[in-house]
Amino acid sequence: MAPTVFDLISLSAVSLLITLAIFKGSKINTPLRGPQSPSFIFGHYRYIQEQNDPELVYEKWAKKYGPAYQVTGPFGSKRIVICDPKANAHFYSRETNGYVQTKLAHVFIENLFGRGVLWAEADSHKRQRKTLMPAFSNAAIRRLSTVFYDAVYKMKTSWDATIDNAKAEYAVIDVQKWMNHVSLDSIGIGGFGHDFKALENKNTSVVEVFDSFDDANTDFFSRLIFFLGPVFPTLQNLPTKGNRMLRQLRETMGKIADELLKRSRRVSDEKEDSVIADKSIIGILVRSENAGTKLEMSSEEVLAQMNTLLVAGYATTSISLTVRLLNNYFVKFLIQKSFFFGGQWALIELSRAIEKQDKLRIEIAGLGGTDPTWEQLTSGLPYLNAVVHEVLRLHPPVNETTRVATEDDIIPFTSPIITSQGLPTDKLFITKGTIISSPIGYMNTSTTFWGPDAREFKPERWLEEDALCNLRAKEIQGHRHILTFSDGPRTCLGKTFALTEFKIILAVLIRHYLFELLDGPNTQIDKHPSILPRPKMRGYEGAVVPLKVRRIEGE
Ligand code: HEM
Repeated sequence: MAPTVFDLISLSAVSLLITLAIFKGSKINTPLRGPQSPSFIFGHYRYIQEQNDPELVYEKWAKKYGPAYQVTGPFGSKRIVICDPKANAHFYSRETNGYVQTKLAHVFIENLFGRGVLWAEADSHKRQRKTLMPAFSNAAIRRLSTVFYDAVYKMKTSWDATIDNAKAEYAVIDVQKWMNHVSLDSIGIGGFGHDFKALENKNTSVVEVFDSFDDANTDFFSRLIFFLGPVFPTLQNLPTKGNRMLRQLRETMGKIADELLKRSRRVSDEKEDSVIADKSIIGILVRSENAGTKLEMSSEEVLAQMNTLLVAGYATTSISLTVRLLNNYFVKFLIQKSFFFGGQWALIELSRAIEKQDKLRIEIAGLGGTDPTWEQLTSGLPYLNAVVHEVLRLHPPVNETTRVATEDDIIPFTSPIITSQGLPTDKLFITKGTIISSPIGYMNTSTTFWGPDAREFKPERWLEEDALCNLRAKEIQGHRHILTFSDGPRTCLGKTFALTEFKIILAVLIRHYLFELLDGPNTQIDKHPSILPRPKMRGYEGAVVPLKVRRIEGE
């Protein structure tokens, strides 16, 4: 006899009760399998850092141990990696309440940036986000698109002069440096109505500090001190290069934020320049500061948001500033240079695949020799959209989210997990205090979800909606089934800002220039050991990405 609905409900209820009785009663995590720790001191931390392609390691582990497994951190600490769409959706939906920044990460963010949105959890986070939200609305970003066009055309003027001076068909240009500077000027003007003039090679202190990160060929000890300094402030007195940079960065950020805040308040009070106040992110912040009751932010919070956005903005088209805990001891602060990170990866990928670069150029030329309008950027250029999403899928600047559980929880899974005792289960019992990691890079590039060509740069996959429907990737929640912008209550606030800037800069550059790798498609790209491992051309000093840049005839 076929089971009735009542039978099925009863069975599910009984199995849930058993699960609760087994795991909740005993107050232990579901015991999981996982790789042997290669070192008591470092756990898997160093091993993962040393891999050229950490995503492959996660893929190997997921294949061997299933969708949840345990890895070790320094001194025997543990964290659980969840590689299942349903489990990730559950995890992200409980961000800021059920799962929060670890204590060390929290202290680190507070000491470096203050009590802004990235620091806040639960109700305070909700309130700060609600206040910031209007500054990142589609309408607000649409108004900022002229800022991005101005920045990229300023860059174009310099590039044209460089090509003219080269007296050759092309010039060799370090696109990494230029992407940094275009990002800084964009966030400066779009965020605060402040022109850093990085594109004019003005060496303001903020440019110097950020540029110095790329030269920071610091040793392991120095980096360790750098990352732990904000948590154990006495370490910041040690005379390491990282510490000097950190001090300089904090002073510079504080001064700029202070100055900008004063200026914007003056502008706002006197209504001298409503454009700055209305358009820029700081304008919204100042308004919220003066707002009185409901959405009021303290001055301290306003400064903290500015610090956060400033770093993020330079560091990218934004702030993609995250903290990831590699276990209870190791906080790694990632100043994510998201846009330029994405921007330079876009140019590298398109230089490796000239036919895809041409395809993009043809689409842009179809606009009839003009730059894309807002409508075209948002829905009229499918291949541009596909290239941008493919770059963000393959090269997420933040490749992992790590949080600690604030209470006991049961994480549901789509695929079964086999516990270390050999028992199958589709739920993971988590006790308060457990560290959980969402491996963004793995979820974005695993063959399990994206098919056999998962690791190839193939923008076309975004044009074949039907093909995507047949893949498990469609189960992944998050912007277009990738976790690059995270998900849930802490999902990236600057996503539209970042996508708009990314598309504008790429569209203008591809319309006017042809990009090629110095030694053809097989040019080797290595990792540069900076704050974040970043691409660099093999054989060159530092994090440089020199490309051959040729002008497109008639443009
Ligand atoms: C390609 C570009 C970007 C990527 C990939 C990116 C990615 C992310 C990710 C993964 C997070 C979550 C961080 C965490 O959980 O620790 C985040 C948060 C955030 N991002 Fe971005 N981001 C980008 C650009 C931007 C830009 C341009 C802005 C602003 C101008 C921005 C503003 C923020 C803010 C304010 C948060 C904190 C949100 C919160 O805590 O509620 N991001 N971003």
